[in-house]
Amino acid sequence: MLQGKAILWTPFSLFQNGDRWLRGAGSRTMAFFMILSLLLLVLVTGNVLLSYWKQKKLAKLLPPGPPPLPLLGNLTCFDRVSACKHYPKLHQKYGPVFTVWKMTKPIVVLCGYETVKDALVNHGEHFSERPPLPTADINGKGYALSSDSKSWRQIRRFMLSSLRNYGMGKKSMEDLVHEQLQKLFSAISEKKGKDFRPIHLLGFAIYSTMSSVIFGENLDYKDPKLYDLVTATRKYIHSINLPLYQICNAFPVLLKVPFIRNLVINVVDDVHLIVRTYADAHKASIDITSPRDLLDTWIMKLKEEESKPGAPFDEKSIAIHVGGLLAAGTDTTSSSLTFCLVMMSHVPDIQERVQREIDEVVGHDRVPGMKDRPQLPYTNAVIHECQRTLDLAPIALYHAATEDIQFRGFLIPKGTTIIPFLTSVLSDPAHWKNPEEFDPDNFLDDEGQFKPNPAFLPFSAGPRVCLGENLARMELFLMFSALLQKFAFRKPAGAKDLDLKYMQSNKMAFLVSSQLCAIPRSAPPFSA
Ligand code: HEM
Repeated sequence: MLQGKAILWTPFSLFQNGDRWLRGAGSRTMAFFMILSLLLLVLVTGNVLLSYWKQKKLAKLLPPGPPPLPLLGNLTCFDRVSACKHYPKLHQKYGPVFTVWKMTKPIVVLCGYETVKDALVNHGEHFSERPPLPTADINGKGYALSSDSKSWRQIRRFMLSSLRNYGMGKKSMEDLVHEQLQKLFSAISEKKGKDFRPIHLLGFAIYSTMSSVIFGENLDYKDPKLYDLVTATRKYIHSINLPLYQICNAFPVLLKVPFIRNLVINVVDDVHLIVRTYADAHKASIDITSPRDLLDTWIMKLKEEESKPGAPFDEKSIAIHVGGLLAAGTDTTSSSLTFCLVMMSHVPDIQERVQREIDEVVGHDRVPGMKDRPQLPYTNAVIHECQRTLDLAPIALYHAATEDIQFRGFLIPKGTTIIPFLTSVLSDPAHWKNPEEFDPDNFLDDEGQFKPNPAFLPFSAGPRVCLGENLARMELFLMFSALLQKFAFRKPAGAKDLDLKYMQSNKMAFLVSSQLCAIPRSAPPFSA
């Protein structure tokens, strides 16, 4: 009798003889689906409970932090915009090492110069991994320089040496930036003192520089190839923030659905296709005794390594890593340069002081070169202060622990995602006189000489420090000083005063919408 009662309400009861429902093929199919649904429900609930249990267990070991919602985590704590909003308060409440949860995955956030330096430099090896990114791993190779630590190191070393040897003795990186400047001067002059959006022209200049370095092609601003390169690379850069990508990275199982998989692949495919097309043309015309650009050095490396089993250099890796270099090295620098000029338009006194220094040291007959930098301490301090104020990469790129590590009294398990909160370093009150204000004195000593500050880490630090730091700093110095030598930058008539707090929480919108008016400076208006 007891058994009979149970039979009434369990799906298995549907198989019982004598039940009229169960006669016929239709009811058998229905029973099958009901069992399947029940199994799925058990599986999902089991998984959910297991994740919850793991989350609770792990939370006891990890640094403190805001209590996560079961399974959902701290919903607004891991992307760039919410990080800037919430982390300063969490830093105050929980101290310089705290944990936030992206669903059931913990993310350890590091704040302040001492902590970030301790992790990325003193414990650099333990924090040098990158967490997996399923949308990028879809093609089997991850994103640029994401690979496991051995191949990442090999690729990074190789990329650094190819960038350093750029031009192989023919044309230096500095010559190349000077070449770009001529195009930029004419493009700005064509604006004839009318307001324009600097992000576009400066973007063309930086993309064209990268195209020369990587593909050996100095593209004209009106060349459709430059337009395609910019569009494809930006599509690639922004893909990471697309809801589709976020959802697929949280639930990688979705990438098994062919339709979704294709959507994800299509976004990065354009930039990979451009790289592959250039690579094919390079292969047909390469002279191994005289490499022309970074792509030639990749192709030569590929040939050299193809017989070595497990070497990270193969056909696929060219598109991924070179595409990644384009993404990492273009909008970062052009946004920084845009901010430098827009900032100058809001602080005319500082702009004039920079121009006076350039006029005195360089004059007007030649553009400034790298050799002038030590004699231009104020200009150098202003560029540094612009980068500090802009704080372009507030949470850098995600790091991950390479092994279980004891850090500042907490156990951080292998694989845990780590965020170095660079904003807290660039505004650490222990290291900056006026962290909230734009003040070039942050980089000047009492004699007005340039004074480096160890907490200046817009490029991060340690083994994963920005690979293009030297190139970016060179581009910023050469372009900023030459542009200020040639033009005076004014904000458009009626433009509001710059609100740094607003700018910091709406960086991209601010940079894209900012306008400038450039007035040619034919002769130095200040006497030396
Ligand atoms: C002002 C311009 C730039 C800024 C502010 C910047 C900032 C950064 C930051 C914060 C990181 C993350 C470091 C970390 O994970 O701790 C990074 C990584 C990287 N950057 Fe830059 N970057 C700039 C320009 C460039 C340029 C010009 C290139 C290439 C020529 C480049 C290539 C890379 C690469 C390849 C990585 C990944 C390094 C690795 O994982 O080993 N960046 N950058």
